[in-house]
Amino acid sequence: MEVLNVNNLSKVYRGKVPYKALNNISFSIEDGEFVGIMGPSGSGKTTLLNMISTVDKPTSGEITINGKNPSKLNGDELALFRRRELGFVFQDFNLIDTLTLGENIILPLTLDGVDDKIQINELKRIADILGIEKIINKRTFEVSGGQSQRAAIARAVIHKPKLLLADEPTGNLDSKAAEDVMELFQKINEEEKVTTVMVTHDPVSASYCKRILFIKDGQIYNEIYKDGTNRDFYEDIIDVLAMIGGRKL
Ligand SMILES: Nc1ncnc2c1ncn2[C@@H]1O[C@H](COP(=O)(O)OP(=O)(O)OP(=O)(O)O)[C@@H](O)[C@H]1O
Repeated sequence: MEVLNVNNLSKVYRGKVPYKALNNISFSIEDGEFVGIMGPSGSGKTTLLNMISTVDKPTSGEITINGKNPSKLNGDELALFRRRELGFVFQDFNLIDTLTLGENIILPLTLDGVDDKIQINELKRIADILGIEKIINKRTFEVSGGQSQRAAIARAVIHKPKLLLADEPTGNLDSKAAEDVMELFQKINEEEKVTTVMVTHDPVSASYCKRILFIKDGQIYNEIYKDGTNRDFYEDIIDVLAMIGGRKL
């Protein structure tokens, strides 16, 4: 089944000089996929993620998530849709410093009025899966970046979203912490079957995905599927990045 469909999507930023950041992009993502989005700086990756995450609206074309077109929902419906069907992981974790990690993790359930006992059970379940039982009573300043990102992943998936969206989730981590975090994304994808779309500049992080879409100048430049080890996929990714060129990758 298709979880995400992007059909002829274009985005023009209005300004003194209008800028077409996305130019007729089409692709779809099936249930259970783990897709990376890569491309040179300024190629339109964040713009695409903002359209998918319903933060911003397309200029033309359509996006459907789980069969629904978010741009047809009104404000309240959209808020519910985002809270129930989507999960977000950001580069800078976006955790609330005054809450414990556990309180941060259950926030989506608290906001949704879920019964306290269920919240506690779900927190135990997800903390166990992600191996963060020992830190759920700590606050952000007491843990490392990698541990914060683990908690942010737990928060993003505790409500079992249809689609998990991640924007440079390893961008603020050293390479060891980045690999640990990517192993968790892989685990969540494989064991919890969470469909995941991740924007990244980092070819090592990208090698954990099953498919990579490469974007250049607002258009799909290429796509590759993993058909071997992460190491083999890493080599394939490097090859495409070398062909794309462009500014900073
Ligand atoms: N709000 C905006 N108004 C005008 N132009 C914008 C706006 N947001 C982005 N752009 C332009 O659209 C293009 C695509 O930007 P976008 O942020 O999607 O690229 P990106 O691939 O995510 O880049 P990076 O890897 O550097 O984050 C860029 O040329 C950018 O300058």
